[in-house]
Amino acid sequence: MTRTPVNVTVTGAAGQIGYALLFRIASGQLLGQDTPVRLKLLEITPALKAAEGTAMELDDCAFPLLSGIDITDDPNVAFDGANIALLVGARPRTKGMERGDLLEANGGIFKPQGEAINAHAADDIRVLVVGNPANTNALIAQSHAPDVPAERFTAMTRLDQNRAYSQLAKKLGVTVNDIKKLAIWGNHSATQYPDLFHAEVNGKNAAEAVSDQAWLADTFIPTVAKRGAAIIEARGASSAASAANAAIDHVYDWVNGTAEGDWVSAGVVSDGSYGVPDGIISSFPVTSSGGNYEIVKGLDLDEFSRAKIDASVAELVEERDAVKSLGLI
Ligand SMILES: NC(=O)C1=CN([C@@H]2O[C@H](COP(=O)(O)OP(=O)(O)OC[C@H]3O[C@@H](n4cnc5c(N)ncnc54)[C@H](O)[C@@H]3O)[C@@H](O)[C@H]2O)C=CC1
Ligand SMILES: O=C([O-])CC(=O)C(=O)O
Repeated sequence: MTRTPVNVTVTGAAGQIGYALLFRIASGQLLGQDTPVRLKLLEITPALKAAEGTAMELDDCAFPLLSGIDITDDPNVAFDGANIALLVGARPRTKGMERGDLLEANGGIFKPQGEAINAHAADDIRVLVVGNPANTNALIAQSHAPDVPAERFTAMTRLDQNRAYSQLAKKLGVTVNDIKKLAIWGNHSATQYPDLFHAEVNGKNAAEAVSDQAWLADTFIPTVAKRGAAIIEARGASSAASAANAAIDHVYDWVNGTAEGDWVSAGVVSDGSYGVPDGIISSFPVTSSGGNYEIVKGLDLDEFSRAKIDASVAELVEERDAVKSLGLI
């Protein structure tokens, strides 16, 4: 192996997504089979021992592409020289916690991480925020990293996209390989908008192929948007392997580019496209080439799509205003 290892920082490394994610990164699925990686694991102090246990298992896999593992509870060490950062660790909502409390608790995590990224990460740093509320946590981190181009901070809506692919494939009796351009708009929350009007099934418009507006509005959209809650209900824990899988998809496509004639979903900093306020981190249909995600421009939005996107963006604006009033951005 002649290439210099890519430094991949993972926060929340001892959590359930971390456990599903790290082995796939180390096996080469994040960046490709010709790219060695060095893992840098960040955890809170009480979870360091568990992270060490995971690192022992990583050693025991003898992955040819894994060039080393560092474990720390100091963000300044974890992000030192980071080329890719997966911000998974976050404060979950617990009983009696108000929305403001949750945003404040996460501000306490994502503000110092943004600052540490700003001070110590490599010049080509690319950040994916998975920890919820993902879009707003990404905004907090980004706003504390003024020296990093804003577009290097993204939030994960790829799991929502993948969920939408499966639901549509089942409905039409096709496979996910037959579907293209099915993207999520807005927030990674129950207000998100999975868009069938611009999606294609075997080259035909997906909404027309479905030809059932009631299913689209009353079954498809809520099933995708509330899938996270349905998994928690069924499994007794939130999505972990599928979330890790989506994080792999997001970063792989960011670095290696999206397929010609297709697009994917990612929460990216808005440039004002489609009336989404500048600076908000919202999901859009995006393409990637040369290591940059770019918003797909010029799509026509009918009244139904417009209203759905506006509702989700309004929620993002509310979250932004809340963290602003808490002094977190
Ligand atoms: N965007 C998306 O599509 C999805 C997002 N999520 C979110 O991902 C996050 C992680 O989920 P799980 O792994 O299941 O949770 P988990 O609770 O199993 O693990 C979280 C880990 O983060 C660590 N952590 C907490 N604060 C930290 C800090 N300041 N620095 C470093 N590590 C810290 C904890 O010690 C814990 O080990 C949650 O916020 C969850 O809601 C989950 C599924 C999908
Ligand atoms: O709903 C949750 O708590 C976890 C999540 O973000 C998802 O599964 O989409």
